[in-house]
Amino acid sequence: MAYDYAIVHLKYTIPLAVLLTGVAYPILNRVHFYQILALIVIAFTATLPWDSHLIKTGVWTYPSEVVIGPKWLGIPYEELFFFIIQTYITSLIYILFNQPLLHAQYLKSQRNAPTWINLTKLGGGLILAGLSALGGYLAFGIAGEFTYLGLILVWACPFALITWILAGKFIISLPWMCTVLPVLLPTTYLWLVDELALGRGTWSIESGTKLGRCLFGVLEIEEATFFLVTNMLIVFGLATFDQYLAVIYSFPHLFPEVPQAPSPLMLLQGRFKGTSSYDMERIRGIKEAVIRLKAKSRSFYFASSVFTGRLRIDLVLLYSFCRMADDLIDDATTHEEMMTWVTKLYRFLDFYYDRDATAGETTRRKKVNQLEVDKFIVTEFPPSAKSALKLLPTDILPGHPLYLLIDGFKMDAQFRTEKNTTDRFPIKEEKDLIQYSLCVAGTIGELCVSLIVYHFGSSCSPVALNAMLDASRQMGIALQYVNIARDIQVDAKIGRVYLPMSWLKEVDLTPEKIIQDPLCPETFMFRERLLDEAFRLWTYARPLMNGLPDGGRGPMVVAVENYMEIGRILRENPRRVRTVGKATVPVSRRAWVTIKALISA
Ligand SMILES: CC(C)=CCC/C(C)=C/CC/C(C)=C/CC/C(C)=C/[C@@H]1[C@@H](COP(=O)(O)OP(=O)(O)O)[C@]1(C)CC/C=C(\C)CC/C=C(\C)CCC=C(C)C
Repeated sequence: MAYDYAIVHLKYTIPLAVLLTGVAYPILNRVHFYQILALIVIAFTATLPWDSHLIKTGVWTYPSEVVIGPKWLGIPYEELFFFIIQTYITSLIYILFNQPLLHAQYLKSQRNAPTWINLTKLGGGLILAGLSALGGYLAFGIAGEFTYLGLILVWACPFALITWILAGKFIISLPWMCTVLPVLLPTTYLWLVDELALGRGTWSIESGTKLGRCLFGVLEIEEATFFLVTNMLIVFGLATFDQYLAVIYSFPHLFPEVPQAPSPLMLLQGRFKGTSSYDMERIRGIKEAVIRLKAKSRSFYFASSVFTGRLRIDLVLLYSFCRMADDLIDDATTHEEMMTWVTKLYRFLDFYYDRDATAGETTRRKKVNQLEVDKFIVTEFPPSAKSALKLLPTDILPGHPLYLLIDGFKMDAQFRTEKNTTDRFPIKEEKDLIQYSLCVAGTIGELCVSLIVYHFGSSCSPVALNAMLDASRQMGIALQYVNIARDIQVDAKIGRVYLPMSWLKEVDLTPEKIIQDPLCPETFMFRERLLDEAFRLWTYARPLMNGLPDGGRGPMVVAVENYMEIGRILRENPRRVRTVGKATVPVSRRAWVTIKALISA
């Protein structure tokens, strides 16, 4: 009895697993847990008989002076533990690299896959089939020194082929960072560990069954191949899960209700939905929404990566709609053009909601003629707006905040009215600033909470919900104040002054003077004032976020905290002015804010 193999675990595998657990902990959720568990069970069950056969036939031995002693089917406990810890380590690396991706974008139907993907899948399939056959021939035909290499190939390649058939196109479509690196990183690490372990004789391959060649040092070709193919199997397995999860999350017409953690039965259903039933227009729209989010907001793009499931998709689609609508107004050159978009946006909402403007109530229409809506979108909006309008989840979102949002954009349009008219600056008093911020941002808070509660909060009481909705509006206002504080100079350049005229009057200023000299000392004083108010609102609303349902709470805190961090940075650098193209919050600081937010929530 000895501890050499156990020491390999204590020195190399367990510390890495602990480190990765610490790093991944803030983003791990129930679905990840089931995914890893399922992979471990599959990997363990698949490796057990194979490894036992290797030991029984004398291909592989563990000198008794390096293991503690207890065995199962001839396999030392240390080796059994290795199956588990390798799967765990590689799974965590895969999850860390894949969390920033919205997998829905990479779904392919039989018809829409580009030729190169079809060809790569076919080529990969043929290679794996060929390697399986070659493995059989080497192990049982030629045998001798080819035995071990053959046994590795004939065992691993058929499993790899199955996952390739199931998810090959999806795997090929994913960025290489998310597939190749999670294979290569743990493989290289295990090669180095093996080099050290073999050098010390922890396990050995019998001389008559191996090629006797080393990749480097004393690392046998067979061992190197073993780690490479097993890590490939783990990554392919996880990607197959992710593909079916993406099907479940992406298509409400196939899966109207999705629990926080889809059951194995649902995953199977995801497998058996033919790709011809995929709504590829929706996938293209989701892709466009992600591109828009990535291009326009670093804070929300970063935050979106910690959301999961269908909530993540709905939030990205909501962002896309808001951004597209805001851009239509901002990019218009005249007041008339701005008002045309405002009117069209109201008309778009009227297809889905019935607004009683006098009573301030909005109800969802029972019947929507989707053909009519589609025709309206195509004829009245530019092609770039189409998917954002079509995919807005109006069946879940309340109508009132959406109309209020457009009311806010209407206030923005006022900045473009004729010069010298009294209406040109709509923010006259502080109450106008509050109303404007409520419209363009308080509404976003309300819409976000509505989505979270719809997806994860069936048990939320009406009283708790009302308190959260009120807090969400206040939090939205806080974020808008940070936005205005950051952009005083940028906004002035386009003729917009959101600082209340009553504030300006206190120091003998006018909006025109701010536009002429946006860097005057007073603007920095007003910035402080806006930020003080933003943090006062934040102090009230932030504790109420703790009442948000699991699954939505942590990620939403990340979104809010990442935005408020802009305010903290401005407070630390009172004279800092936004430079176009430069992030206000550095990536490392965002990462730290994210970790703190996830742990605190
Ligand atoms: C994670 C994710 C994808 C979230 C999406 C959130 C979302 C739908 C944002 C919409 C943003 C948008 C384009 C709105 C149009 C009006 C506007 C410009 C509002 C300003 C946002 C800043 O956007 P911008 O793209 O300009 O940002 P950059 O600085 O350029 O990066 C606003 C400042 C409003 C943002 C307000 C919110 C996200 C609401 C916050 C409140 C909550 C999340 C609710 C918290 C819950 C409780 C219970 C308190």
